[in-house]
Amino acid sequence: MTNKRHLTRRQQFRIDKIQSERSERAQRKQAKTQLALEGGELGEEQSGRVIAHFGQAMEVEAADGQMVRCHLRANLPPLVTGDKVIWRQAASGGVVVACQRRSSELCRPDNSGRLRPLAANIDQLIIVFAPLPTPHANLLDRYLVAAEQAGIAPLLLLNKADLPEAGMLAPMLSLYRSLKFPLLEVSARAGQGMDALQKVLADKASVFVGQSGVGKSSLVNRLLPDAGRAIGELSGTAGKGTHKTSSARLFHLPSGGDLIDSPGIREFDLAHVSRAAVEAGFIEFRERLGQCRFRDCKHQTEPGCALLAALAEGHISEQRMHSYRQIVAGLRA
Ligand SMILES: Nc1nc2c(ncn2[C@@H]2O[C@H](COP(=O)(O)OP(=O)(O)OP(=O)(O)O)[C@@H](O)[C@H]2O)c(=O)[nH]1
Ligand SMILES: [Zn+2]
Repeated sequence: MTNKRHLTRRQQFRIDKIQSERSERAQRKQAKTQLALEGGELGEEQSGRVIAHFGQAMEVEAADGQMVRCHLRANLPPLVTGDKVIWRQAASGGVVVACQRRSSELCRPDNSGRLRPLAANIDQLIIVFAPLPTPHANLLDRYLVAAEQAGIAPLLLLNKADLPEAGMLAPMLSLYRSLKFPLLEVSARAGQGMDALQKVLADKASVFVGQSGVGKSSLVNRLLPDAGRAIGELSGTAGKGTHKTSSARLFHLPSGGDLIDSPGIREFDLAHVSRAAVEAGFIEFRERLGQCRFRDCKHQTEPGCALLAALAEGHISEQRMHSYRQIVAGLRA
């Protein structure tokens, strides 16, 4: 028995030794590869912003405006467009050595349902809608909840104000105005209201979201006449060009401010959220939450419900209550 245990211990010792040698060899190899990648010597630490990314490689804009193709130091988590980073010059390109805390993130679940960030440090979510295709108030409310959840200020943007059907949206506009959401009316086609839009975009990083066909591309093209050219340049620097369409890119607007844009971001939708987050996203509910008779009130038919009382008194609109119920009914949790 004793013998056997001794043997086992000795065997274990040998196994441990082999494993530790293997792991040391792997670490040395990784350090060597990293050093080779970085070209040995690294320059001073500098601040920068991720303008676009392609897996482990990214385009970083340095403080002086120069664009540097960087790769990510091995121990860092993946970065996204909009990230504020510290990078160092290497023999060829640069190395991102640290990432600053994000002030906000737009996330979307991946195929396995895990939330993945699409872009970071966004100040403003511009929710575009139009008279045609007919807007679904429910969709606007979903975006407003998503903005609230991400801690990003929303701006409602009615495009195609040139269409005669725009008049029919007056009740909807007045509802959102009464809730104190900022709202602008523009026409990308007629160029109407573009000055006011440029003003709210200045000094901020914004993202356009909204239903297909509302005119997001038209708006972006008007604000950024040479965006197509910039995207062309991006695929050139990406080398392989395989990631060029999926990754978001940060554009500097000639009129001031930044726009983070990609087809994926434009179709951004409400990710997995809790009922509490949805409730918090309906700003007119806020002061009434916690005032229902039952703590777990679902605000459906319960007696003593503060939201139902506010609905009856006209302080909460039927349409918003309907939206709320639809959103909550669609939650997976
Ligand atoms: N009348 C009018 N039509 C517009 C305006 N802006 C865009 N459109 C038209 O609306 C249609 C859709 O515009 P897009 O810019 O492709 O819309 P989008 O939101 O980018 O659509 P997706 O790419 O499908 O997400 C096009 O036929 C545009 O010409 C506008 O201000 N007024
Ligand atoms: Zn209630």
